[in-house]
Amino acid sequence: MTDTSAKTTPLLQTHKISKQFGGNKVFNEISISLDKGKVLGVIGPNGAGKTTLINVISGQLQPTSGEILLEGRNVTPASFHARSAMGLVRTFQQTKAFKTATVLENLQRAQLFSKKGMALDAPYVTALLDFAGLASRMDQVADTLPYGMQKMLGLMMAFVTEPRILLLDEPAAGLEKDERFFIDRYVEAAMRELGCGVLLVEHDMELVKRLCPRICVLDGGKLIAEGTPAEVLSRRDVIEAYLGSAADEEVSHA
Ligand SMILES: Nc1ncnc2c1ncn2[C@@H]1O[C@H](COP(=O)(O)OP(=O)(O)OP(=O)(O)O)[C@@H](O)[C@H]1O
Repeated sequence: MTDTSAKTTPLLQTHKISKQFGGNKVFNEISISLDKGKVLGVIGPNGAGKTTLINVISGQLQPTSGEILLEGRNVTPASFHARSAMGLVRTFQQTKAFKTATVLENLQRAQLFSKKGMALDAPYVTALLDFAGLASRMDQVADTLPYGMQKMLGLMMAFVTEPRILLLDEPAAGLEKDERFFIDRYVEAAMRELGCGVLLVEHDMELVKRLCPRICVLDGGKLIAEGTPAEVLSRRDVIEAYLGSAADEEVSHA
């Protein structure tokens, strides 16, 4: 009989992960699952624990309890760098580019973390920079780029590592409305060209609805809802979770 388990094992799973700082329980027993070629949205009011969840999944923080599984393998003991080398790669709300290095040098340095560790070839670099609208900025020092371009550079630095799982922490934050469509193209390219699964933490509900067939809602340290955007964003408890937060407007109009 053919073994079909490999086809059904999710790319990424968290199994009842909790995180607590001293007496402050940020989240409790969160179990989520992400498949290859899919985007899972994670939303929730400010302070709900979304960034901490990414920190724990990426290995920057250890969970207080629970497990993180990559294609069924328990990677909880693995360091941030070990998980990056396995293709579990995150981006940051505030870009972490090497500030005094040029755009090209940043891409080259990011590539050092890739599974292959091979030099980027010139046509590939050109294609990547064209894609991100950074072609004319190749030799510009990262710190002198406009904010939106710095964020795009951060996203491209993750892309060149050829991740299997991308953890995107508020990629649209601080971008102008028209710049935000770059995130759509970026996520689609990551799925199409790299076969990634994408976990998207985001407050921009229009972007979430465009990209995510499924979303989870974190509130008060718990996963309070999971389903399609239409199912989840119409729920009273989700709307109430946002009341009084900056994102209230966005959800109530979703
Ligand atoms: N290193 C830390 N030590 C203590 N508490 C922390 C630490 N990191 C995060 N927290 C707390 O965890 C809670 C969740 O913060 P987190 O940044 O994960 O929320 P968030 O949902 O990403 O918020 P936002 O949408 O505003 O970015 C906050 O109360 C925060 O103060």
